[in-house]
Amino acid sequence: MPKTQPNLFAFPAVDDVAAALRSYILQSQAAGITRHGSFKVAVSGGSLPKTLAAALLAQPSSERNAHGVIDFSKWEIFFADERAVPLDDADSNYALLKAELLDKIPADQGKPTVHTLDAAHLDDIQELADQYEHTLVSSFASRDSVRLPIFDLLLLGCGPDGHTCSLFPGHPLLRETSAWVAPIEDSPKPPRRRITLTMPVITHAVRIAFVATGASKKDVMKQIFDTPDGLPCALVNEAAGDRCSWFVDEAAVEGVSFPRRAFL
Ligand SMILES: O=C1O[C@H](COP(=O)(O)O)[C@@H](O)[C@H](O)[C@H]1O
Repeated sequence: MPKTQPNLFAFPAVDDVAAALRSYILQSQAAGITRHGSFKVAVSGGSLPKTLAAALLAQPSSERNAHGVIDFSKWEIFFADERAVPLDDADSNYALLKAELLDKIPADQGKPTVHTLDAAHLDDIQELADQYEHTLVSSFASRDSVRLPIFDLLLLGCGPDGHTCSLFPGHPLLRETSAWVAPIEDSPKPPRRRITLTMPVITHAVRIAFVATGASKKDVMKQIFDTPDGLPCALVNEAAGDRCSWFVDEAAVEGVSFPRRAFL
């Protein structure tokens, strides 16, 4: 079977990116709830939570989409990566998501279940990763019965160096094949101590949505799409093919030759 290509959806402005992302999330939510009664999603930190909040909080409660409305009561939110810091630290991806989105969810949209890291293990990064892996095991079934957890949707960012989650270019963690969640103690981007979903978990998700906006991303986008050379985001594209969709603004893909798809 020929390999499929990722979907590159480009929009004039960030507001348009958010509107399309909302529609894509609604489709993914409906598919997850049909499959197993809940919506299991993992989210990144960085610039993503802001765009995600614009996508999800803009929904008027009266809106009806072909795929229903956002129902956070069915959501299980995990972190695609997290920094080994207290949950109220300025560097915490959870703290960021809480400030941008979780604290602003209107009561009539339901309350998500949010799986944070276990802050009791901040001193032991391996234990922190193992505990988070146990959290996945409890939600997705035991490691004996499933080889890998299958997220309904991953909402990922792309760093200007092509990293995603806390998987950095050229880092040995890119070759991890056994753990679901791995520790990293030498992240090139501070803070150095983090935990991250591993590549096999990422590439087994039902759907993967990258969100990249702004001109600061255009050089790396050219590399990822036009001259793929092993950057972490390009590896996800290669392994996931058309299960992988990119929601970007025009500024982020200026000069990129890879063909855009129309978002329907
Ligand atoms: O350190 C991180 O960076 C990436 C990319 O962030 P962005 O601000 O360039 O969008 C993010 O996806 C990841 O979750 C975070 O820990």
